[in-house]
Formats: sequence, C-alpha cells, structure tokens
Amino acid sequence: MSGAIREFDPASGDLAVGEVGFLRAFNESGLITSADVQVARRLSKLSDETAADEVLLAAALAVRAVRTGSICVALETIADLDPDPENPLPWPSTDAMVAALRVSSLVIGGRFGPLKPLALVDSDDGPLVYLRKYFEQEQTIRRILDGRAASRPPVDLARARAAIDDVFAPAAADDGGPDYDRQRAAAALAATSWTTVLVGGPGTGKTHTVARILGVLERVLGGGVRIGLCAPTGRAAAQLQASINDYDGLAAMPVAHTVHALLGIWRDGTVRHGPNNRLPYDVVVVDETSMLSVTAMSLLLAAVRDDTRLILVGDPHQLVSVEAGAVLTDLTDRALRSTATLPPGFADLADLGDSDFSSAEKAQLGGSVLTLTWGYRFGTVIASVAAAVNRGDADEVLRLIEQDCGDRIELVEPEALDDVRNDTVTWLSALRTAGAAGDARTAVTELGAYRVLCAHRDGRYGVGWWSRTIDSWRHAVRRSGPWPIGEPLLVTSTDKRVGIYNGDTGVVIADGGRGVSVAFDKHGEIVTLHPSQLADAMPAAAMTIHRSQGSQFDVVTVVLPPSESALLTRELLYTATTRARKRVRIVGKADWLRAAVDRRVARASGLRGEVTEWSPQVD
Ligand SMILES: Nc1ncnc2c1ncn2[C@@H]1O[C@H](COP(=O)(O)OP(=O)(O)OP(=O)(O)O)[C@@H](O)[C@H]1O
Repeated sequence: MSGAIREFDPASGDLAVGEVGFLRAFNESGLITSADVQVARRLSKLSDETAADEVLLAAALAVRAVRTGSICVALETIADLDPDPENPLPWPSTDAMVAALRVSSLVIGGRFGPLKPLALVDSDDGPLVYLRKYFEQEQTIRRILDGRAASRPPVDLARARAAIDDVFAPAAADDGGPDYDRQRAAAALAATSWTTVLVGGPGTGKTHTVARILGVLERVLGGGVRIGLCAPTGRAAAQLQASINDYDGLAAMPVAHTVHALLGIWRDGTVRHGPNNRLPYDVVVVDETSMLSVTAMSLLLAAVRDDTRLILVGDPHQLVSVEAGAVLTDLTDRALRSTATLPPGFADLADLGDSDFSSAEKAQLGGSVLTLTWGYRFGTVIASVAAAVNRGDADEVLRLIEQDCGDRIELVEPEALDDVRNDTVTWLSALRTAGAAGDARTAVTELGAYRVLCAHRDGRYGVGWWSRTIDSWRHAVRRSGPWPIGEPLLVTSTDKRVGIYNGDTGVVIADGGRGVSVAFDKHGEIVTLHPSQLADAMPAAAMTIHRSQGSQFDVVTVVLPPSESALLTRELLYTATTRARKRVRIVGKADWLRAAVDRRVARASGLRGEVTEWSPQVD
C-alpha cells in the first residue's frame, strides 16, 4: 500500500492480550487500539457487569472517539468508521447496540451505586454514546450558554449609541472598506447580549474589533470595568495583548493570560476559579476559541459570572483543538438553528438594513454569533479560494487556481519542485545575508516572507522529509555548526521569564564578535537571546500546518499529503492556504486537493443540536 497513511498500523502488534471475542476483529482492523479495549473492559469490571459485546464495543468506541478528537460516538453512522468498507467489520445494528446499552449497568448504574461511566443520549443525529465525563462537560456548556441567552442585559440605548458612534467613526465615502460595517454591528451585539461569538477568517479584523468592543463596553458600563482577556496558548495570549495595546481608546489596559492561568488551573488538576469562586470580571474575552477543548470551555463557562459579558472570538473553519471537541464550530452551527429574536435595540444600534445579513446569518445573530467577512489583509483570489474551500466547492477551487495562472495561487505536481527550491533557497539566502550582517530587524522581517507548511510531521510528505530536502538544497547557502547563521528556528517550549512562547519563531544572527544570538520580533520590538537561553527549538524552514496557526507569511508552499491521509481535510487546507498574505503554492495532485475539500474534520458531538439523555423507566 505505497504512500497510504493509516491512523493505526494493525501490524504494529497493538493487540489486546487475550482478547479472543468480538472486539478482537475491531482491534485487529486497527479501528480501536488495545488501550481502547482495555479501558472498555475496565469500565465493565468497575460496573460489576459482564458486559454484552455491543456494550463493550460502544465503550471502546467512546474511548476511541475522545482519543481522536470527538466528544461521542454517533451510533447510526459508526459503520462509516470502517477502515476497509470492502471487507466490513461485524458491525452490530444500531438497534442491537441501543437495546444492550439500555439495560447495561455502565449506562444505568449497577448494584455498586451510581457509577455510570457511559451516557446514552437521543439527538437529532440519532443515538449518541459518551464517556459520561464528556457528556457532563457538554451539558455544562449547553446549560450555561442557554441560560445566558435566556435574558438580555439592561442597556441604556442612548448611551450605547453615543459610545458606538464615538468608537466607530462613520466610514468615509471612498475608504475602500465594506458597504456595511459589521465590526460596528459586533459592538452593538456585545452591548446588548450577555454572550457574543465573533467569528471570521484571518485578517477580517476580529482582534481590531474586540479592542473597540471593549472601548464601547467601558463607556456603556461606566468606570472601573474589570476586563479579563485570555487565549488557549501563551503565544495567542501575547498576540491578543499586543493588539489590545495598539488601541488607545481604553481607560485601563487589561492583561491577557492563558485560559489555564486565568482560571488558576494547577498541575495537579485543581482549579482556583469555578462555580463556587467565579472570575471577578465584568467582561471576559476569549481569543482563538477554535483551539479550546470541550473540557477547557466547560471549566471557563462554569467560572464566568452570569452578569459578565462574554466575548468568544475565533475562526471556526480553522483546525480545531488537539484535544477533544470543536466547540466554536459547534456553536456557530448550533446558532444556525436559532429562532431567538434579535436583542432589543440591536437593529437600531447596528444601523441594520434588511439585506446586510443573509437569513442564515440573521438566525446566527439571534444565537449571538456574528461573522466578519471583509478581509483587511490579503489578496482577493486567496480569500475566494478559502471561501470555496469552506463551502466544499472543489470545482470552484480548481477553477480559481487555473484562472489565476500562478499569479497569487498555483497547484504544482509533487515532483515539480524547481520553483519551490528556488523560492526556498532565495529566502534562506536572504536570511543568511541579514543574519551574517547581524541585522536583526531585516532578519526577522525576512522570517515572515516565506514558509513551507506540511500536514504531517513524518513521512514523505512531512516536515522531517522536507527539512532534509531543504538542507540538501541549501549547500549553496552553506549550513554549518549547531546554530547556522540565518537558520529560522521554531521554539517548542514556553519560557515566560524570557518572554518566549511555544510556537514563536526566531532567526539565528551573528552577534558581533561574541558568536551568535537568536532574534525574535515581539510585536515590533526586537528581542535577542543566546541560543542556550532557549529550552527547546527546532529548524523552522518547514513546519506543520498545525504549528502555523496564528501566523501569516507573504508566500507559502503548502505540501499536501495524498488522499489516503487521515489528516487531509477541508480545515487543514483552509488553515494552510490562509497563512499566505500574498501568494500560495500548493504541492500536490488535483485529486488530493479535491479529497481535502470534500472531507470535513469529523468530530462527533451533541452540541450542534438538542439532546436528551435516555433514562430507564422506573416501575
Ligand atoms: N476597520 C478597520 N479599518 C482599518 N484597518 C482594519 C480594520 N479592521 C482591521 N484592520 C486591520 O486589518 C488587519 C487585520 O486585523 P486583525 O488582526 O484584527 O484581524 P484578525 O481577524 O484578528 O486576524 P487573525 O485571525 O489573523 O489574527 C490589522 O492590521 C488591522 O489593523
């Protein structure tokens, strides 16, 4: 099976010892691992039940679900998981699984009391099975957001209008901006709602808008407003902080933290802020919400006071959390079904006309979700391709690429690497020249000029292969010593003492007569450190698409893996393409591109619709 990339290799010996029955076939196929099987058996033992095969399979699949990023298993579509549909596994029917689960002590509790590690739930997508912990987290999110949506904050509308007019100057007739100002509408929504979900692609002005929303809320809520800013990673928090610092319309400058730091989550898992010790803020902003797991989101919501304005910001089309859940995507999908009316006063404050939002967007607005659509940063062809990727329109993606003739975007065969080589070597030469001259400013500017992005870490289409290939290309650029001058570096662990975060990139430069240092651009300020001050760093000429989230480069080479790769998804292609400010080259075949556009990250969850937990009849 050349070139095929599997999630699990059945030949790897990862088979549960002594498993002879029904689960063995699923384990052998690679769909579930021995660990999944063992957790299922353990749950069965703890529940004092010799569980039916259907129950064990459901439990193992629920464990697998969380391991692969889902919150639950949708029983009606489990056969879609079959790694080899030509030779299908012995799947039990949905009815048989539901019937077995309904009488299982894993679902309804046994004689040892209330331990019920699985939840069986009815939903619009049919029956779902959860590990109970994740069902409870999902229910926490649902309950709190529904509770917050059930009322609207009292607002002095005259004061809110004055604040919005003050912060959002009316657009000049010829400023080249959008016809209708959605950023202003976002401020109107935040002024009139307890929760605002502000979404949009890269460069649509999400953080620019958040700073101004805070300016409006300061004016509406009066002096001494306490603002909590947070993001899932230290690097994203630092970027949020820098954007807020750029805005001079705030009376007090709030400090951005990681979500973990804001909540006071300790290494041992204890959490300082929760339902019994809420966060002390009047406004809480969460940036890069797409990276938040269901666990982190439930902890955060439980810690936010009911009378706190909550603003969730992010891009729901980007790659999702590495842990379980795709909460932001679920919330934006869920809002599409909203029948709630718009907050009183919103239409007036937002100067809303009939055609400013589509009917789907109006439903989302009722559900407190507003999408920014005007791109302030990059070329229209890249934005159009990204939009077609999101719509799942592969024909249009290929048509746009062909029409553009390589001006802004092109697709090149995996073997046709001459141009990639030229671009990469030219970029590394420029880095080396700036680095050798000790010119930190030019070197860090060059760092943002180009990048090779891969889906995989390993294998022919991964960062490892590409890093080695790039090394072989640049003998002309002369690479020497452990810290070659001009080497772009990716930091892989955070060190707050020196202000460097996991995911930051720097470049090695000559440091007078003293050897070398690594230069970083910290929001316009140059910071240089000796390489020994970096706990962990790796070459960054090629990096994973996951790692590139939150960064943009002028020119990007995106290396697609073949269609068989489980990582090849619409979200991956969207995230990679939108890293480019000016030009993007996709290395791969048209079929691979189509496969990416056609495949969405499949993360089962019940959050998109309504759910009811199945409860046993009491006679
Ligand atoms: N209304 C506006 N008028 C002028 N410039 C704007 C406006 N909105 C955003 N910008 C500019 O556009 C650029 C992108 O904005 P911003 O960083 O807020 O976007 P974003 O959606 O947060 O992007 P990303 O998701 O990539 O962080 C910034 O330079 C910002 O100053």
